[in-house]
Amino acid sequence: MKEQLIAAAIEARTAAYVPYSHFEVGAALLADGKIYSGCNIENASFGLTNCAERTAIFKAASEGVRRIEAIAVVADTEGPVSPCGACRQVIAEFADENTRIYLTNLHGNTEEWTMATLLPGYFQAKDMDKSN
Ligand SMILES: O=c1ccn([C@H]2C[C@H](O)[C@@H](CO)O2)c(=O)[nH]1
Ligand SMILES: [Zn+2]
Repeated sequence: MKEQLIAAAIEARTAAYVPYSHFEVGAALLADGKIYSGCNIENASFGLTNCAERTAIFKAASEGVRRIEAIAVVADTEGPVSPCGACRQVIAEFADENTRIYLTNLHGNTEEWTMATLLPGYFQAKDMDKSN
């Protein structure tokens, strides 16, 4: 499944809309037995850019997915791609401690992460409690 997810991320990356950065990213996740993939989509108003990870996650969430089993992210980087902070937080929303996070590149340098290492102390629902 790991290789299948990475292959799906590489395929999704080919649709990246990146006229400004020319930095193509692909992501694919496994949830509820299905693969959802996405690419980064830039905008002339740069801040409106959507990263590949969030494209894939929002596609999945909009179809009812609430837990990600595994997610792969790929870019043409020297080492494994490093997701931005916003995506790390968005992954956290639908991940748990068993979610496998594969960060890789086109050369096959793959690292396996978990949420605990990807974004320690990420904001979560319980942080909204007033009694802690
Ligand atoms: O993990 C990442 C990091 C960056 N980007 C995109 C955003 C923008 O289109 C381009 C350069 O930041 O890469 C992603 O899609 N995912
Ligand atoms: Zn991002």
